Amino acid sequence: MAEPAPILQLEGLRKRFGGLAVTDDVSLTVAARGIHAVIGPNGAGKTTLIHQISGTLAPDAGRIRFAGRDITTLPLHRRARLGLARSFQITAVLPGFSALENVALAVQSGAGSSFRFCRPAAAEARLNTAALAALAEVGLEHRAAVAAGALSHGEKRQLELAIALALQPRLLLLDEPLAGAGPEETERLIGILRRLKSAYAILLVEHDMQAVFALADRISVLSLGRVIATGTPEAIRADPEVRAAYLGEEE
Ligand SMILES: Nc1ncnc2c1ncn2[C@@H]1O[C@H](COP(=O)(O)OP(=O)(O)OP(=O)(O)O)[C@@H](O)[C@H]1O
Repeated sequence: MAEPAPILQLEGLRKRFGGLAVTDDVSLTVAARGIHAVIGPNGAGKTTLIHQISGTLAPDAGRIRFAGRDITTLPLHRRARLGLARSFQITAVLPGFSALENVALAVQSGAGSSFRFCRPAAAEARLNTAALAALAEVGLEHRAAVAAGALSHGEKRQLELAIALALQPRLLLLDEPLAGAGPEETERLIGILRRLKSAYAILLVEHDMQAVFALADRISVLSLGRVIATGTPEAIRADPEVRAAYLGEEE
């Protein structure tokens, strides 16, 4: 069977801040399913790269193709509408609203005007059904009625994922989804990401190397703004340049 077309292709992306090349000729191909992790030492340029993909930062040079079209100059909201979702953007969940209401608001914003012709009660039922489905995808449906502010840290991260999923993304950009999670929460979040990766394409920036190597189908290593290696976890673990630039630090 032929491989499905990649969902994201970066070609020669460059971004300088003053004299510093923070993204230096980055080319990457992200498959339509599974987790592609981007790792690298602090300051390697990972977050700057995510900002360029999501549309918060304009690259100085290079192209970004998403779902078969060139989105290099497209503003953030148009990229989101095409199915590019990032979860770290939505850390500001509304604490006084229930988990369900938070996700329903995201469903509504993503649906644009598609609810306009429904009667209010029917529209609300449809919103809630879609929101509950997104909560179920991250194992949080039993907490639907709980105020977002009363959720644990790990549950809030699950809620952020549900909000991103409510937009029916074709690619999820996750910037450190495990940050601040305790060991049990980390295990739970890893289980959720493992389930999600069979249905979605996920670009993951994460410092927890155990999680990255347990989850990723492919890993790209950034060092000083350049991709020094891309491959399977096994290939990356064995790569001498990667070990020297990064993994060696931990040994
Ligand atoms: N707006 C900016 N202006 C100037 N320099 C910046 C700006 N944003 C980032 N940098 C610099 O670019 C480099 C890369 O930063 P970036 O946050 O992308 O790295 P990172 O790999 O995500 O790091 P970390 O793992 O610590 O989050 C750093 O040296 C940083 O100081």
